Parts: sequence; structure tokens; C-alpha cells
Amino acid sequence: MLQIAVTGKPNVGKSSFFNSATLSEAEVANYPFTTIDANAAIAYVTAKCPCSELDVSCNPRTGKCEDGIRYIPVELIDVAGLVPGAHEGKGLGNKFLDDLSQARALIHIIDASGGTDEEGNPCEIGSHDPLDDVNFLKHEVTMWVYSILERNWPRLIRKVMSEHLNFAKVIADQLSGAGVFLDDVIEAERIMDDDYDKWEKDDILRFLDKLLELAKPIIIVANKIDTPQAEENINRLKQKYEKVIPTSAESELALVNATKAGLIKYKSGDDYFEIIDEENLSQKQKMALEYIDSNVLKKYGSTGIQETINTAVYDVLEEIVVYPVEDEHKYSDQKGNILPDALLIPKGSNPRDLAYCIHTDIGEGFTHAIDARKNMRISSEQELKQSDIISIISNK
Ligand SMILES: Nc1nc2c(ncn2[C@@H]2O[C@H](COP(=O)(O)OP(=O)(O)OP(=O)(O)O)[C@@H](O)[C@H]2O)c(=O)[nH]1
Repeated sequence: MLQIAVTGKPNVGKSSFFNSATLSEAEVANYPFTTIDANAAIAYVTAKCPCSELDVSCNPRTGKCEDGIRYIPVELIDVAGLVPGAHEGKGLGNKFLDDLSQARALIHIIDASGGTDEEGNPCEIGSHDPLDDVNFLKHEVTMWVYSILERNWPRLIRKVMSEHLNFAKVIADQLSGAGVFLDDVIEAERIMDDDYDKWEKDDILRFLDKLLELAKPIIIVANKIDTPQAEENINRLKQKYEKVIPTSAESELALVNATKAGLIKYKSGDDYFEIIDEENLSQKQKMALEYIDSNVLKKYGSTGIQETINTAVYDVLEEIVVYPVEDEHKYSDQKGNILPDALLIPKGSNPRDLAYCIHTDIGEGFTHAIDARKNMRISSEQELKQSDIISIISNK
């Protein structure tokens, strides 16, 4: 399952973000995942489910479908203990970096209120500039990978040169434990000269910076937007960085909890909620909800939590959702479950790639694919689109 890490300095709202994004897990008990660690849980990327357009009632095997919105599971990991200098052993040191190994993208939470200092201690709101917090994560991750390569570098390069080995393949092998893939190494290598034996430390770091932009892309999340100090900081962050997602994890947590308690009706990602049990709301709760409504939802369009997950999956990792079915007429599997699976696959995938995603055997026995909406055979090389419903025909 696609894994995304939630990281940032202490006190910026990581746990609040993680909890609010994963709180609905218990309600989706049909998910067959039992051995997740304490710091890992399921969050959901959302997609418009084809069930409403086709006027059928779907039976998701994992996740859920509510009001025509499909919730597709991804794994979030809460990576705590990160402070500047972690690669040198500060904070919890290198442990957190190992937690990043399998993550495909990093959600970097910063405190946009300016109420968390350099080391992650609470400070007077507005007294720390959150722009100073953005770059250190990239540096820590680069230095982590550098420490993996550093010891072996002279030996590896000697080997590449003397045995005429493929540099990218040798590096990808070395970094496979850190979740770095060959394609990323090949791409990062393009910005460099190929006289690897002359690379100095700065050259290796420049190469790794590029490599990690590809292998561990970072999504900047500016949290605590409910505080008045955040607005100006967010504007400055947006001027400097291409994509910054404003969030209020605490507001999302409050809204999700109020929904669970049956007090309001709210869907993550929405810019509104509806009070359904006013009698049981205390004055304090009412005021808190009003505050969230005007200072977060109306002002920013949402709490930003769902937007962060969707941005990570669709925009940064460039995945699409497709629905494989066995019966292209009923959009179902053999047991009659309608649209049972919503699969995340890389943009650019074709039906043959999809077959391999379902099962290696199915991929190996692939004969052709049918677009179930059009009831038409499609080429095995045709690029699949978001929301395609595909029946894979395989002789295995
Ligand atoms: N105003 C405001 N406060 C928030 C928000 N999110 C979290 N906080 C507060 O920030 C503090 C830290 O939140 P946590 O979620 O524990 O932060 P963390 O990054 O996990 O902290 P560590 O566990 O120390 O690493 C708590 O007092 C939260 O209530 C938010 O959206 N707005």
C-alpha cells in the first residue's frame, strides 16, 4: 500500500494531523490490515466513485464509499523526533530517518502561527519565523542518505570505473533500503557530469538533493491557520514556495470528533458542517464550532487535511485511481460485488501494467483488456485515465 510520512519538528501539530486524518479508521473495519505499527494508520484519498454516474450500488472491498465519494486507503506514518541536526544524533537522532525508508512522499508540517521555535519548543506566538523551518527537512534527509553512501563511496566508484558498471544501478542498489528507485537515480544523474571519480562532497550532495526531490518529494503543510498570526506567514510562504497547503489539524480533529459524537454532519474536505444535535452542544462547543466555521472553513475553504492527502497522491506522486472488474457488463467481480476495488496506479500506466498490479500471474497471462464503460476492447499500450473501469482478460 502506498505509504506517506507525516513529519516536522515537535509541537507543530503532527499528532493532531495524523490523528485527524486516520480517526475514521475504526469505522472502516472491513479493512484487512491488522499488523500496523503504533505510529502507522490508514488515511484515505478521495475520488468520485463511478457508482453514482452508473447508478449502481458499489461494494468496496477496502475503504468505503459514501455519497458517491470513494475513500481509498493509504498508509500514513507519524515520524516524530525530527529536529535540525537529527542526522548528527540530535533529538531522537537517526531513528526517525529509518521510518522514512518506505515512505513515497513526506508531508512536512510547519507551525504557521510562529509559535514553535527552532528546536520545536513552544514560544510566544509570532516570535519565530516559520519560513526558517522549511528547508531543514530536505537537508536532514539528504544528509541521511549521504551517510549511507559516504562510507562506501570510494570503493563503489572504483568498482564502477574499473568494471564499467552502470553508475545508476550501483547507486540504486545501495539505496534500495532507503526506498530509492533506479528511475529516480537515472533522472538525478542527468544534472551531473559523469566523471564520478572526481566528485567532491558538494557534488555528491547536489546529486542527492536532486535524487531526493524525486524519491521523497516534500509537501509543505502550514498548520495552525486558525490563529490570526498565520495568515501573513502563509502569504509569505506561498510567495516563496510553489505549493503550500494551509491546514488546521486541531479544527479537523474537533470536527471529526463532533461528527463521531453525532453532534454535527461533516465530511473531511468540505467547507461547511451542519449542526444536527444542537441540544447536546455546550455553549463552549458552539463557540468553538463558530470559530472554526469563520476562521478556517469560510476563510480557507477547508481544514486542509483531506486536501493534503489528495495533493500528495494525485499531484505529487501522480497516481490515478482505476477500477478493475471481472464482469465488464455488471462492473463486478465473479461474486457479483460491484466496483469492488479502487486501485491507485502511477499515471501513464497501461492495461498490462494494471494486470501486473492486480497479480503477477494475471500480468504474465495478460491477453487483452476491455473498457467496461464503453464495452470495448482497448490496446494493451493505451494510457489509462482517472476513474477508468477495466476488465483484464488473462489466461492464468
Ligand atoms: N491553534 C492550533 N493549535 C494546534 C493545531 N494543531 C495542533 N495544535 C496544537 O499544537 C500543540 C502540538 O500539537 P501535536 O499534535 O501534539 O504536535 P506534534 O507535532 O505531534 O508534537 P510532538 O508530539 O511534540 O512531536 C498542541 O497543543 C495542539 O493542540 C492547529 O491546527 N491550530
